[in-house]
Amino acid sequence: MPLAVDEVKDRLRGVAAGLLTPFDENGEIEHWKIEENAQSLYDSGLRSFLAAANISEYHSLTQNERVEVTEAALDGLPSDACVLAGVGGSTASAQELIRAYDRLGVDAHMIMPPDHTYVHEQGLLDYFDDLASVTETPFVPYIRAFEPSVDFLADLTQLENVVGVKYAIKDPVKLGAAVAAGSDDVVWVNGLAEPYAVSFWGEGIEGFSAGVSNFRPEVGLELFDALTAGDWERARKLRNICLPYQNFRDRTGQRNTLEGAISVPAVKKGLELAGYHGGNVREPIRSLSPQEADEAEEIYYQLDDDIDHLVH
Ligand SMILES: N[C@@H](CC=O)C(=O)O
Repeated sequence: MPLAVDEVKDRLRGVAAGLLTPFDENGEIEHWKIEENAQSLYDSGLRSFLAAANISEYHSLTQNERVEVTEAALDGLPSDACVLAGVGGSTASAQELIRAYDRLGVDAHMIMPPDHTYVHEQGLLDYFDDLASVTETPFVPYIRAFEPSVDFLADLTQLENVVGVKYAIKDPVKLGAAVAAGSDDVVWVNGLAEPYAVSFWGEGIEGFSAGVSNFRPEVGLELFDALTAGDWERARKLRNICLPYQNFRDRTGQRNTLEGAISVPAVKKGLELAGYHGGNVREPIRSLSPQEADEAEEIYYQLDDDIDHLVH
């Protein structure tokens, strides 16, 4: 039974882990690993989970695979966990995915950023309306990789199904303006993970999606507690220990100029080092090179030490 709207909002006021998709050496999905990762992350205290999300390699999954990875996440989690599933593409495909997720019993749909070359803000609002016409399940639109206006963001918060906005634009001023202009009834979630947790909090963010906390959840949970308590000094210290690994994720990798190219395999490496399942990636992402894997390990063990000093 999906969570009620108020419960979904409550879970958004926390740390949301992305459930990565572990692929075997042939690129096949190992569903049991998603289930086990979800169980272990829940046991560590996390209560919000993003299935078939950006970081789950949403764009490399077929429509059926999106449904199957979401089902694996739900299978691994008790009913008080909040599972948000990624939805995107054409109106018809997105509606089909929403219906399939609803049959599984997801708690909310995370509407992926538009992947069109040309987008009209009013057209995007129409798109959300059309998607809402096939479901009563709450929506959390994911705002990333495009630069919408404050007016658009405010209008978005007025849509009936929208209970939260996942904001992943590196612009805290726009965030503050949008929070002030939008409905008081939605929960703003930081989609840029720990590095932005402190600055975005000051602008009205109430929860954040995990970066390092995808594989070391204790650091995100402590950071969330520090933010909630207004203990800015501790929050900054916790944020700071996440930065080396997060900065590593931002890198281009070898023979490539696009930033963040190693982000997903870096998180998968972190999962493995922390005792969770990582697995391979699918194209167009590439695995870490042996040197990058060594570097990830070095940065991870520094993080591990920092967590020992600060958290335990
Ligand atoms: N926080 C995630 C993205 C959103 O889910 C990340 O760090 O990549």
